[in-house]
Amino acid sequence: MINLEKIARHHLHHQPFRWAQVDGLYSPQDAAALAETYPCDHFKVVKGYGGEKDYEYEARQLIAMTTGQVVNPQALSPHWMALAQDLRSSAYRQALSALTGLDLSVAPMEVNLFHYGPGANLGPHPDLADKVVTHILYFNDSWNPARGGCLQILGSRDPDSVFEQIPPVVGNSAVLVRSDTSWHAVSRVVDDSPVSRRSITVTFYRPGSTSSMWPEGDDTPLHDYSPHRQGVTHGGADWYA
Ligand SMILES: O=C(O)CCC(=O)C(=O)O
Ligand SMILES: [Fe+2]
Repeated sequence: MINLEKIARHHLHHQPFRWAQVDGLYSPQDAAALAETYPCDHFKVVKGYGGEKDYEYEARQLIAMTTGQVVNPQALSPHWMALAQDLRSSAYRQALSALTGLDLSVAPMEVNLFHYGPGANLGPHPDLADKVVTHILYFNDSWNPARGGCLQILGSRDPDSVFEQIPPVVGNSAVLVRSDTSWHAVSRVVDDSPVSRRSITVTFYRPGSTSSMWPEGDDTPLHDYSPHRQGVTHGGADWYA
């Protein structure tokens, strides 16, 4: 499903921190099927205000950090199952290791899916210190950057220090190597956006880390994603940074 060769051979930028934009990850047929069957099951609202970051979006587990297994596979299309199996493979870890120069072969990892509805955003943050590398993959069949919802590579914590903008279009992806200066943000999705901004994040952690997004014993009820849903069920608070 994923063109791993393309990831492994891609150039890594070193300014303003270590990152890459890798596009063309799938064949046109696979890209269309992934966009068409993007999951809408088993989501929770994650919402927060103030502090270092603002955020508001809906999240679903795809691969659990504790077990390494695909979560709720019965609800996934064959294309999404194939993508999940690729992400669980050692070949995928090898490709990202080649790109970043970091050994990710045994790093704890989790994969989560996100819908960013109208008004959703993510303020400037460098990512929590227990993260090593994040690979963010996008799934909108088309996207007008004027509608917000772009990943912004920032030169500093200043939201105006935009170095590069990455639109959330299927096949496109971003690799971020976490450091104290790996500042990035997601611009606010416009209020009248007719579609959600769709992404997954693959996160590799330092040894011994736990998932702050899906803490042990979290019993937040899950629901199907609806673009018109008001945030009634709020998940954990300060799990990212
Ligand atoms: O969705 C994106 O483009 C970025 C997400 C992100 O920065 C994060 O989840 O920490
Ligand atoms: Fe982040």
